[in-house]
This record gives sequence, structure tokens and C-alpha cells, in this order.
Amino acid sequence: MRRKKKQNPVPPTNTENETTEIGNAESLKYNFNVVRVATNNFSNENKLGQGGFGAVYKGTLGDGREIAVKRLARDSGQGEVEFKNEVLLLAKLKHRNLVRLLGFSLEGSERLLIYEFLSNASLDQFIFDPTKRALLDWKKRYKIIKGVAKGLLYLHEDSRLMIIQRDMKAGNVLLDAEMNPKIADFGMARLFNPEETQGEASRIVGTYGYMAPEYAMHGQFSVKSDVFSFGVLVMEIVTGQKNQCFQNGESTDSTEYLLGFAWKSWRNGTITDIIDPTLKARSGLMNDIIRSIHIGLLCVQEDVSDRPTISSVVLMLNSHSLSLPVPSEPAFLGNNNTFHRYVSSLTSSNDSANRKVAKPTSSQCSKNDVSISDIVPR
Ligand SMILES: Nc1ncnc2c1ncn2[C@@H]1O[C@H](COP(=O)(O)OP(=O)(O)OP(=O)(O)O)[C@@H](O)[C@H]1O
Repeated sequence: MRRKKKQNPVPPTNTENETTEIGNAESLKYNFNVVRVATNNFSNENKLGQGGFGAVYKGTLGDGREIAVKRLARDSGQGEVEFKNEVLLLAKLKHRNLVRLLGFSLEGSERLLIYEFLSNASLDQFIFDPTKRALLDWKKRYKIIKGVAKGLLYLHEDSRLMIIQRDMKAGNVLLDAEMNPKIADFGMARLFNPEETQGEASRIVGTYGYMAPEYAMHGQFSVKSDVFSFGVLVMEIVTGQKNQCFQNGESTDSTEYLLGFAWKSWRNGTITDIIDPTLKARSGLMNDIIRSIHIGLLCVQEDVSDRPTISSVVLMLNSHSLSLPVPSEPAFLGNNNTFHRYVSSLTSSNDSANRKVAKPTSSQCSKNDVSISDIVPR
């Protein structure tokens, strides 16, 4: 039960503020044993998957409510009070396109994060699956694109804090029973890298194929690096292909990645070639689909200042009468193999173990890496 706020005739001192915050954090605390029972003792049958921060389990509480429990694998190095306060901050972020953080649980060195459970799992399990992909017609995919854009808009501009997601990808878009999209894994930087300075990552943690060049190569993250990743996501939703695994069918050595192929097709007037064939049947929607590719291409432009803000993206998606600028070349294109130099630099650098960015081989796509988000006070 939530505690009532104390009525204070005089403004509270800092200490009183902190006490109230900690008191509120306590209201988000789940009894560890309750969670253990809910997840059937963290059984394999209840395991939904393994992410970079630990395993995720499905749980059912005594009253029948379903939850997803992230069992943090690593010690974040944070004290208990700090951890609770961060959870409290994140739990205050509420938007229909964000996965709701319900609370936490602590027991010795065990730290659990409790989330709302989303029955349709993650978007990657649909769009990259040859059979399940057909379940997502254009109407559903467009709803997902618009929903993710709105969720990011809330994180970037409308919430009390400015939050940079830093690992926007199909695996971090979860779907509810009605296929409404919800962004997952935002705010993890606050829990794991609290010492990090604004805009400069102390550890580059993201997912190969989605990271903007300035973030991947120089650790610079911003709302525009999230916009870049969003652009990659849009391309993947429209084509049903992974950026990092895409081959244009000509050669296994091809350095042509989805973004490059999309941009060249755009320039050559053959853009319909890249659209997922299961979407092409209803050609009446072609204008919408092409407009989405256009917006995606604007998001992945190499020059950070050319990329739109997410609020412009939301406008573009909602207003079809709005004319769109011509996109310039996307990042990682060109004949000097920037893309490969960037991947090599990540895998050969001294702290590559911390970067968790894997170079894929032709037979194996990169593993999903740790998701990390960053929060900057407004
Ligand atoms: N709230 C949730 N409801 C339902 N399923 C979830 C929920 N959160 C996570 N999952 C599922 O649990 C699995 C692991 O999720 P998690 O976010 O930890 O890892 P990931 O996205 O695979 O990797 P990363 O750590 O790089 O983000 C995924 O398959 C995801 O679909």
C-alpha cells in the first residue's frame, strides 16, 4: 500500500525530502519470497530469455497478475539507497508506449526489477521470423512505428527527465496482447553507470547494426543517436530484414548493408524492391510504406545535425501533407569501408570486453548486447 505524503506546513529540508523519497521507494518493494514463488523459484520453464543484464522470468502473483522479473546478474556497485532511488525515478515514467517498471526486490546481493508482463514478447521475434512476419500487416507495422516514435518522444522531450535510450532495437520493443508497442530497457545506465558524464559514454554498450557512428566510434550519445537507431528499426520493420545480417543476394562478401542498399534503391527509383514481399500484396498502401522508408532514411543520415528530432519524426508520421526533405547519404556507406573499420576498432580495442559489440560472421548475426539507457536531468 502506498504511504500517504506527510502534510508539511513548512517546506521540507533536504533530509526530509530524502526520507520521503526512500519511503516512496519502499512502496515499490516486492517481497523476495513472493517473487520467488511467482516465478516458480526462477525455473527454466519460467525463463523468458537472457539479456545482457541478466535473465528475465515470467511470474504470476498470488492475485493472478502476471509480471516479468529481471534478475540482475551483475553488481551495479550501487548502494541500496541509490538503487532504490533510481528505481523510484524510473517507475515514475509512465507512458502507453513504455514498458512499465512496477518495482524491485532485494535480498542479499540479489537485485530484481519487476515489470509489467507483455504477452507477445518482442518485435524481433515477429519481423525476423519468416512465418510470424506475415501476422504483421502494414497497419500493425505502422502502428508499431508510430507507437515507438511516441514512446521515444516521451523519453526525449516530455518526461520529467531527459532519457536517451541508447539501445533502441527490435528486441527492445515489446508487444502487448493488442500488438501495441512498448519500449523496454530504458534507464539502465542510471543503475549501472551513474558516474558517466553527460553525452560521453564511459562504456559503449549497444547493439551492433543499430548504433549511430558517432556513438559507436567516439562514445558520443545524444537524442540524435537514438533517432539513428529508430531509423534502422523502421527500415527493418518495412523490409523484414536485419540491418546487420542483410545481404543483397549478390555475394556473401558484400559490404552492402540494409541502410546502404535502401539508400541506393531510393536514389535509383527502385525502392519497392526492398519492401517485405508480404506487404506488397496490398499495393494501395504503397505510398505510406514508401513515406516510412523516406522518414527512416532521414533518421540514419550520417550528419547528426541533418537527422530530425523525434518530435519532427512524429509530425512527419502523422501528417501526410508535410513534405519531407531529400535524405543525404546514410552513415556507414561509401567506398572506404567505414563500417568495417568501425567494427574492427570495436573488436580490437583494449576494452572491447566492455563494449559488448560482436562482429558477426556470415553465418552468425551479432548477439543481442546489453541495453543501456541514460538519463540527464532537465
Ligand atoms: N516485460 C516483459 N514482458 C514479456 N517478455 C519480456 C519482458 N521483458 C523482457 N522480456 C523477454 O525476455 C527476454 C530477455 O529480455 P532482455 O531485455 O533482458 O534481453 P534482450 O532484449 O534479449 O537483450 P538486451 O539485454 O540486449 O536488451 C526477451 O526475449 C524479451 O522478449
